[in-house]
Amino acid sequence: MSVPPTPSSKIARPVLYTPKPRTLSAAASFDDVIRAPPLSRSTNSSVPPSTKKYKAALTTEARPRATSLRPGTPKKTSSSDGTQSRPKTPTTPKRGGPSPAPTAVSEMDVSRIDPEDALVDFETVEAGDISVDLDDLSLRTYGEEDKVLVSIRIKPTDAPNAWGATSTSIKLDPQYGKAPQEFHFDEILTGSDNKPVYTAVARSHVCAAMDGYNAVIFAYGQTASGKTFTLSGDDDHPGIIPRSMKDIFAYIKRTPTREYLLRCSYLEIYNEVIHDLLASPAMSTAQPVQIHGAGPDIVLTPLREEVVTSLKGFKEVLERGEGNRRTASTDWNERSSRSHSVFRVVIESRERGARDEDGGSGRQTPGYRPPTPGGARLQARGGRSVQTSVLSLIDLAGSEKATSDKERTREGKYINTSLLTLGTVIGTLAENAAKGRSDHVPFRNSKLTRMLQPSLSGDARISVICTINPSKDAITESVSTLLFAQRIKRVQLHASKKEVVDTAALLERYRKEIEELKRRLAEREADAPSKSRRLSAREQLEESKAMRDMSARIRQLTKLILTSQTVDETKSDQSRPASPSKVDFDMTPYQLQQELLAARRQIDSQATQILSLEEALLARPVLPPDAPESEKDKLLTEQAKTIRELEIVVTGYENSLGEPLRKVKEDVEREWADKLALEAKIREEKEVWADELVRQLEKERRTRMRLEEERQALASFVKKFDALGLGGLSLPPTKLNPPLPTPGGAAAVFAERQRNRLLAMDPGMGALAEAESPMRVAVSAAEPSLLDEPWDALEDVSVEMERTPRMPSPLVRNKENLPL
Ligand SMILES: Nc1ncnc2c1ncn2[C@@H]1O[C@H](COP(=O)(O)OP(=O)(O)OP(=O)(O)O)[C@@H](O)[C@H]1O
Repeated sequence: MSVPPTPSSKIARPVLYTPKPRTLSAAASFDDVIRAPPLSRSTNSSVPPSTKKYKAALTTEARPRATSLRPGTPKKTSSSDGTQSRPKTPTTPKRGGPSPAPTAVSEMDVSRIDPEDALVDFETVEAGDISVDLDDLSLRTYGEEDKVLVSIRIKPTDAPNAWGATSTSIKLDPQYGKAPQEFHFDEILTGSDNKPVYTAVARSHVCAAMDGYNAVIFAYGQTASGKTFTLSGDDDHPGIIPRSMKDIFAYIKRTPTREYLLRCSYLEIYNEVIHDLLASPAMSTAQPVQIHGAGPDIVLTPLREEVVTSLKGFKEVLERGEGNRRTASTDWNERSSRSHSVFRVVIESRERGARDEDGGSGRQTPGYRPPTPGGARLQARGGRSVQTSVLSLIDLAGSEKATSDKERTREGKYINTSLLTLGTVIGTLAENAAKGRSDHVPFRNSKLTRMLQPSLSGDARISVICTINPSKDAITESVSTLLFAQRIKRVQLHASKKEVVDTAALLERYRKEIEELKRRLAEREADAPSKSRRLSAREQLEESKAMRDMSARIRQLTKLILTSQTVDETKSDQSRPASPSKVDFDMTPYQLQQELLAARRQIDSQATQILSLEEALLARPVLPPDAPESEKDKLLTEQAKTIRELEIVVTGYENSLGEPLRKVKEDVEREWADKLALEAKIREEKEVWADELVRQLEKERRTRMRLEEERQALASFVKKFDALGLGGLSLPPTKLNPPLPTPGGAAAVFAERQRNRLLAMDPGMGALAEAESPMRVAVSAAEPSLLDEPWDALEDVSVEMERTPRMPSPLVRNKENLPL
């Protein structure tokens, strides 16, 4: 099985790995493993250590090192009334500080071994490593759904249960308030048994991962609701992770046609920094894991990967990682996960058979091979492709309320923020899926979502288990969890298998097949004349059909070879035209004729194809809504570049034109500001004056109306008075008894009185008034009295009168020159 190392491999491989033959006796039975101490995490010193140890013998993965005692799962302290007492909050175990976890470097680090030596197949899987109940149903059902599998797990509680549930629905008991609605999910699970939980929510996804699909299983929920219990479990109830490992080996055992390379990594996201839980704490702190790449091609480096070949190997890796995890006692959970943890298994597989062809290990390039980050370690060979998939098992940190502890508060802030981002990302994905939109999804807002981007974008089969605490004190948190679960259910998936093909080997295989077919065809053609005499008409038809099929297959293979050559040549030299078709002159005329016909048909169909492609190209949107993330990222990068260029242009414009123009504008504005103010002031004054004018006119109109009424009353009175001939009476005037009109009428009396007043002021004025007054009064029949004239015919002098009250009124005099 082992191949002598070449000189180059000696240089490249610092630590030579020599696989040890494994015997059944050395294997750990599943019970041994399951009964082993829990996948314990760093805990506070108050937790009593477990005395249990693994009974399993060391496998190749188990390094010779001192096995430290692992603490067991602490039990909650309960008070006499059954309520959980809140233990004092200890500090988070510091990385690099004393840790019970072993930190020795594993020899199974994938960068140190030759993957060809660590292949697992149905022959090498040990009986104790497999689950017995992996059935055909689990193997078949995983591929049928393009939706996220969403399940709810209700933690058992002694307190009154606020929720009523069936196997697929859950509803808040009306006596505890009004929940938004009844929620429906794929599975609602209760109780403490982890086996049915695994079967319902995880098994099909583990099988999908083994068959080449990326698969993600994650637990989401409020703190202390049972996420870690569901994923890791405890001594008596092994969780999804240990059970998955058993199914992986069971799957391999059931698949004799393939061989597998299994490698795991384990990381945590703590306060938005990614730590490699398999590296030494010092190394992990000094060199946090970085996320590289975009869209579906995300690579995490530096991230240690360990190759495993047995269940014991998995357990060892898990144990080491768990030992480095950050947990702490909080107000709600004695051993709360303070980080999101991701356990990843990369599964590479290819068809078996390489050993036979290569006469041994199947190794093409023995020894160490520099790995492509994130790429396959196995080599495709002999035309067989390598399938690579990743199974990610994620234990999210629990969302939580504020706590009194400062350190916990800081952690809680990061935890809640990243969970919020996860919720937003899932909400947007669900909206996009529901409404056929392609809105921007903020994957980059947290490490967790960035890392999950390829999976959440639909690249993986996803199963989410949301854990809730059914107590009435946690209704708000439970509703929030259920709403999250409901959103993620709407996310659309379109996972597909990914394969790496060894093109050269494939072409070689095609060539061999063509040779073989040609040989058989030639034999049949040579026999044809003699055969046709012996065979019945029907047999002749069948014979001819078989020969046609052979020719068709030869054509198909030739086309495949030509296509791949064309692709290769195009790749190596973009400007070179495609290689012309090669004609094999060893062919019989019949075959050549067939080839010619096929070639014509191909040319016709290609012409049609070119036309339709050209049309599609013209009609194509800039970026289709279902474009892969890589395309979107590419477009974003291009647009960012364009924006940068535009910014440069804008800056140049700003410097050379924008600034001077702005200065001119400011000067002009300043100059015109005073003028504008003055104009505005004048306009304002005019408006005030106009208002005043309107007011005065109105006043004058009212005065004139009153005067007109008085005038008319006076005129009728005077007429009546004159008609009575009472003007001659001379009674002493009083207010009640006004002076009677003198001979000549009241007008004469009035003129007399006016004259007397002027004379009293200035003796000369009486004559002047009589001589120069412009007043004209008409009292004769031909010249009607002013009192008889219609008011409208008079000139409007009211404003003038108002403004210059001291000016003499424009009175009109009669013939006697008496003012009225
Ligand atoms: N279904 C269950 N049956 C029995 N015990 C359970 C169940 N779910 C949880 N528990 C117990 O409840 C406690 C808290 O569970 P766990 O640590 O799994 O919560 P968590 O959601 O992971 O919390 P955190 O987010 O704080 O890490 C543990 O002691 C666990 O054993």
